Amino acid sequence: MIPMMATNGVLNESVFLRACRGEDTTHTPVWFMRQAGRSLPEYRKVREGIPMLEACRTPDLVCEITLQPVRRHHVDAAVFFSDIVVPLAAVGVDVDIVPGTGPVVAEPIRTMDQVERLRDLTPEDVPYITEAVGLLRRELGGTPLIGFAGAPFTLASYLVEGGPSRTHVQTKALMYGAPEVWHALCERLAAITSTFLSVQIEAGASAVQLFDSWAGALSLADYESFVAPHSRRVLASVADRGVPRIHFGVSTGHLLTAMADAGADVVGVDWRTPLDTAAGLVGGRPLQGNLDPCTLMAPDEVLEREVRRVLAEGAAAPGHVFNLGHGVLPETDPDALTRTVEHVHRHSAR
Ligand SMILES: Cc1c2[nH]c(c1CCC(=O)O)Cc1[nH]c(c(CCC(=O)O)c1C)Cc1[nH]c(c(CCC(=O)O)c1C)Cc1[nH]c(c(C)c1CCC(=O)O)C2
Repeated sequence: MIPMMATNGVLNESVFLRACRGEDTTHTPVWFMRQAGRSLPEYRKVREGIPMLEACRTPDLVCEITLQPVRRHHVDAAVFFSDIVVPLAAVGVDVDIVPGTGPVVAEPIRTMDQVERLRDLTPEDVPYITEAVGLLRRELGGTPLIGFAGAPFTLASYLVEGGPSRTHVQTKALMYGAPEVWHALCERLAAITSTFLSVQIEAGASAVQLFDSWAGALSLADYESFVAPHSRRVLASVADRGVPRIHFGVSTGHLLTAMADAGADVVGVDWRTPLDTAAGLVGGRPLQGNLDPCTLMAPDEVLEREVRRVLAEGAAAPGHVFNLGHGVLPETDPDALTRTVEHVHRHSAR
């Protein structure tokens, strides 16, 4: 009992959680979206011959892969190794993650009949998540674990399109052409997502990130009417759990105020919007971001200069969690990530 409480105290005072609450920190915390994954040779080695979704259902493997970037780069937070489609597969959607492509859904969902067959997620559907988070909580000590889920729009885009899409044309066609089907689908997805986040928090996640990666494809008006109510439901469902809620999307410069208003504690920003501009749009909330992932391919002096620029712009917010503007690209040299952590820690030391 006492060691557990001591650990919780240490965790609660971690630089990552302090920054998420907008409190002073000794340095700016840093982690990377997709820090666990293909940029690491030790990841490719343990994943060899194991399909992605099977890996996500194997707690020992999830634990090892989640820990790899923490050991190697000394990041200030771990992000749970899983995928946004894991809860969909858990409720029986025929979905696979195809290497080099992404999630592929066998039967795209476009009718009310299909929506009504999408059942709710219960914690009993994902015992491997509870087990993996529990293992990680013991291994991570004072390092916070970030749980996550896909937001209703981003999940719906895979379900409606049947796979990744550049234009989201089928998704928008459903939204405009059959709004009652669209809203019914998003309501079910919001319920699934809320349960998926709750399971991770219950098992010991210290923060959660809601990924609405593709929301930037929408106008502000469409985001407000077709998407925000559903994301708001998800974020509200975990509001009283005492963990910061990070809300992130790509190309969302025009949506940052709406995404903050949907119920975020911290707003994730991609590299297109400078953090000092973003700070003025999110109602005094802490920010996360936003180094262009391609900067990791640049010479070290350019990388260091860009890190300093992002830190300077991030100082405009009451709290700053350093991250990339989107996930680590698979071709990234892992040493560039380690150097980025060093640059962030050195240049933000107070
Ligand atoms: C849109 C989205 C997906 N998955 C996710 C999102 C939202 C974040 C974002 O915007 O990138 C979320 C995700 N997926 C994965 C994580 C793990 C945690 C992390 O390190 O950030 C997270 C947070 C592992 C993964 N998810 C996936 C991999 C690659 C699987 C492999 O190793 O083959 C990993 C490590 C597969 C995946 N899954 C998805 C895509 C587009 C892909 C890439 C397909 C490919 O290019 O091969 C859907």
